[in-house]
Amino acid sequence: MSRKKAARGKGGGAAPSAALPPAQGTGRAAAAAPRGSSATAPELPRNGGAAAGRPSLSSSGEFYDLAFKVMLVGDSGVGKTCLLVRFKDGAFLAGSFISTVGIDFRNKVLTVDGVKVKLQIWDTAGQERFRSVTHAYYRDAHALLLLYDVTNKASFDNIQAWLTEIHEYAQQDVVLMLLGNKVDSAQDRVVKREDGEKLAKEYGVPFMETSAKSGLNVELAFTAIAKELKHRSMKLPNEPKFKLHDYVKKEVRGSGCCRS
Ligand SMILES: Nc1nc2c(ncn2[C@@H]2O[C@H](COP(=O)(O)OP(=O)(O)OP(=O)(O)O)[C@@H](O)[C@H]2O)c(=O)[nH]1
Repeated sequence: MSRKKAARGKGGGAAPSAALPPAQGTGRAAAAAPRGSSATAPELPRNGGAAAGRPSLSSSGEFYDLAFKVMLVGDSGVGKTCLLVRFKDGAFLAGSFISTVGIDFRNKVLTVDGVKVKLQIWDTAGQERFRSVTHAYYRDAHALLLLYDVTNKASFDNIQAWLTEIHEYAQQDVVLMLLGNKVDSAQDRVVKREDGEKLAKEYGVPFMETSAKSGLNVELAFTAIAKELKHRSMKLPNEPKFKLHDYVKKEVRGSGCCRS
């Protein structure tokens, strides 16, 4: 994504829906609509396509066995776009902050236990005014990464409201993970690790701290989600049960210090 936002499907091989006007789903804005407000992509089956039994070809030319939709949600500025760019391109978007307009997605294929898993990752706008746009996308999500910023207490306090929203709009079986981002900013930290852990425990959600800037635990978080989704959809009889809660314990601990 260019210094970001609203470049819908850029790098993600967005497949425009035939029902949409030509400007939509192509990375360009329709004249009358806010950029990125209605990105479209192929619908993915609830089981990730496990029943198909043969690989599919992604728009970037990579074969994959399973495909899942993952959404990044959380307050504006917590680092959703940066986390996606770090995971997809291994880079960090430094510089002035430009808020996402609407919604955008990018694809990445991971190999999980020998199975090619395509994650179609949706980056949503955290700003309140785009909520009605993003609500429409929850329904098809297989997994949600819910972010707060460890240097912004309000973003942590709002997690409860996000969970209520998720409960209302997402499927009951959605895989959910809580991420405390920007852990590299040790001197500015105002949300203690223990507070994140406590909240996650309260809601029975796996938890990690990440840094899109340094890359800390970013790959691990997405891999954990991919493993969980793959495991759920394939349910191989002799495969040991994958436990997402245990897997996140592989997390590398960042700074635990606090400004306040
Ligand atoms: N230090 C540090 N800064 C970060 C990190 N992740 C993001 N940022 C910065 O935080 C600001 C917001 O990041 P974004 O990724 O644009 O936030 P967002 O959640 O996508 O925001 P919206 O699009 O408004 O919902 C930018 O200035 C980033 O450079 C991180 O891990 N560490």
